[in-house]
Amino acid sequence: MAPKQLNFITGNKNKLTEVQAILGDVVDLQSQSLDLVEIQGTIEEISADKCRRAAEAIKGPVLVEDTCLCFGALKELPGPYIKWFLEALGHEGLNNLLSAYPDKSAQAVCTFAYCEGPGHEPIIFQGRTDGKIVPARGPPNFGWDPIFEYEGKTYAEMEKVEKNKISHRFRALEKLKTWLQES
Ligand SMILES: O=c1nc[nH]c2c1ncn2[C@H]1C[C@H](O)[C@@H](COP(=O)(O)OP(=O)(O)OP(=O)(O)O)O1
Ligand SMILES: [Mg+2]
Repeated sequence: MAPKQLNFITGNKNKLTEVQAILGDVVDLQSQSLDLVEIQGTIEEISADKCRRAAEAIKGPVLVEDTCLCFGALKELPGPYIKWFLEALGHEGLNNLLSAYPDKSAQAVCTFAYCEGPGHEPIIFQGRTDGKIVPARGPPNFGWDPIFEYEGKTYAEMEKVEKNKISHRFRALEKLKTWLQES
């Protein structure tokens, strides 16, 4: 059964701001900040595992999200490890990773997992947006936004409302909303 309230567990304030903006008043959104252990594995395995850990920590229903940035030339890496690549290499270093390849394509992937509580199987909602990796443009407010270009603009150059209409996160939340409305 779909819940009336969602408790979004994240340590990332920018994610929370976007989720609040996109879900608006369709959902009663609560949030708690927890730094959850993230395993290695497929995108879906990582999100499902993160969700189980959050449900156990909170002892109740939770929503979590994991974001990946997949480079076409690098066979989808860094993928779920983008956080550590970004921290270590920065925007310029991420661009340099692709300097040996003509293919600069990248896909932003957002995977939400919802679980009713400890012992329950997580349900997955995923959204993807295709773009390319470019030298940084726009304010460096959120992660790799300045180097991910979609239709001529980097995420960082877009107004928030604009990003929230085409982003990987928006597309995943559309699926979550449909599920909430249908069940
Ligand atoms: O729309 C986005 N635009 C630009 N950068 C983004 C976006 N969404 C996540 N990011 C960054 C944050 C982190 O460096 C990595 C994902 O890692 P990820 O584990 O999902 O995020 P996190 O650890 O910051 O928060 P959480 O506590 O929800 O796991 O990509
Ligand atoms: Mg994380």
